[in-house]
Amino acid sequence: MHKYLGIDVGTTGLKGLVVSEEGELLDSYSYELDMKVPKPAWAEQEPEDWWIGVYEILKKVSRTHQIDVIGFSGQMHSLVVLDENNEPIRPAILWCDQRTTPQCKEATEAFGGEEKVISKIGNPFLEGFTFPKILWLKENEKENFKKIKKILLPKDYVVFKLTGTIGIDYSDASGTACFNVKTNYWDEEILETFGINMDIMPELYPSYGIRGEVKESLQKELGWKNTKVVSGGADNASAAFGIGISKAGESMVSIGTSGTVLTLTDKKEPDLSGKIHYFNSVIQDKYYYMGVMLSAAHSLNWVKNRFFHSSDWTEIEKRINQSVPGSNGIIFLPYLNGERTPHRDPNARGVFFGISSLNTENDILRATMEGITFGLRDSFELIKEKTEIKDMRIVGGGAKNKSWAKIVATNFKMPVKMPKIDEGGAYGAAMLAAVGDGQQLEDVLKWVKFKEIIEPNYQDIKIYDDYYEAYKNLYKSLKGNFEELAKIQK
Ligand SMILES: Nc1ncnc2c1ncn2[C@@H]1O[C@H](COP(=O)(O)OP(=O)(O)O)[C@@H](O)[C@H]1O
Ligand SMILES: O=C(CO)[C@@H](O)[C@H](O)COP(=O)(O)O
Repeated sequence: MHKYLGIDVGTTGLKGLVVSEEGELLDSYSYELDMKVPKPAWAEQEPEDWWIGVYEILKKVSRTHQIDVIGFSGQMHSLVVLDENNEPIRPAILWCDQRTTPQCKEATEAFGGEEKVISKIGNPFLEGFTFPKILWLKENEKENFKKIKKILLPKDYVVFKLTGTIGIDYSDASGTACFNVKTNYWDEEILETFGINMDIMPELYPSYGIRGEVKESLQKELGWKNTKVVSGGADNASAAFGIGISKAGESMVSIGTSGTVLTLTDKKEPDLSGKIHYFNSVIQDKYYYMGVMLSAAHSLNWVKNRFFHSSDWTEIEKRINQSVPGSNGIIFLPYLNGERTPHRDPNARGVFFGISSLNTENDILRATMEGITFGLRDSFELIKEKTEIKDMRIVGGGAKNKSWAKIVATNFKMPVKMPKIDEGGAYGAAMLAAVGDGQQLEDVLKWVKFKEIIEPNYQDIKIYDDYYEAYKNLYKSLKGNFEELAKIQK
């Protein structure tokens, strides 16, 4: 029996899954990672730490399993810079790092405005994306910039350490903000306009294309034979593939630390308003629209840890059911660390609005979940304007709470399906490995099964519609106040 290893190179940790050639989950491994915050709003990690963690996982896996193909999924957008000896020049600058606001502004202006940028690269220049980080290095770390021979994304660095080959797959390339969505190649004009040498961009590969064998010395050490590696994909694209999303209209809502809503599409048509992202999927000629909330389950954790630290998740679910839809008048804005979709506002902050002396702590808790759901609904509504949403699959830690999944289904006014295996990008990465091993894409997609379908609560639709309108209006009213607060805090 062939076995596959799917590894997700996440921000808070690594996850490794050993999967049989029929898709059965055989074993699971994890490794925690630290994130450095050298200055407020900065976020960095040492590429070597990802490699140390992956190496640890490989050693543990090898005690029980011979692996035939390894696949990767990885945090998107984070920049790794290599020198002429293929050594990292400095720590990686991560997707959640916000230092590049001036570079994004300058680049958008120099390039003739946001619409032109979006029509080429599918997205605006956003703080989190890779290209503005290269520009930041050019302006702020001139010596480091001069040393750059290649740039990579996190999972690609690990693939390099494993195989010695340098490259990137299309799904991660499309998140760099210098990849042209029309030509499916690096955008020469953008690179040239900003004086970035095309040679530093890695070669492009399909996500399930074999990139090479694990280095001989390492295979020997692990006791493996003929272990191959595929390029892998961006974490969101891999996670979607891992729950069987392969046709236009199939969609995912993920309630993890951050929150995402994405829908697969055949359209070569980015969102020119720049509110939702447009990236290549791990499947050739398929793309996806995606909205990203920065603090989804993170907001709930904040409330739980500060005010309900003695409650476990079962009690949290009980408590929200002791309140009512609409949380007896409380609205929560889940913008603890600013927001990406739909506002693109780093100054936005969390708000509990409408508290009266009749409210209980359970109303606060329910309002938190409802506010996060409204944030996801913002992305859902924007995607619906671009394309048809045919089905919805729900994943992430928050989806373990069925009452919350019901609130999501009611707000989206459609059933949400719970996959049997909900392991994020790592399972999708193992599926990519299986395709790289020669299995048919359609057969691998059949691995995905669902354990439950949650229907909307039709009687609550009207009340959620009303509160959702109030939620949207609240941000509009407070936008100026958030700016004022940010100025005072500076
Ligand atoms: N039963 C639950 N009910 C609500 N939220 C939960 C529950 N279990 C976990 N969570 C939330 O999900 C989060 C983890 O989400 P997950 O998708 O596993 O990870 P991450 O996005 O951090 O990689 C936890 O931090 C917690 O806030
Ligand atoms: O920036 C994005 C997508 O645009 C994030 O979704 C990162 O890709 C998240 O990485 P993890 O939190 O899963 O490590």
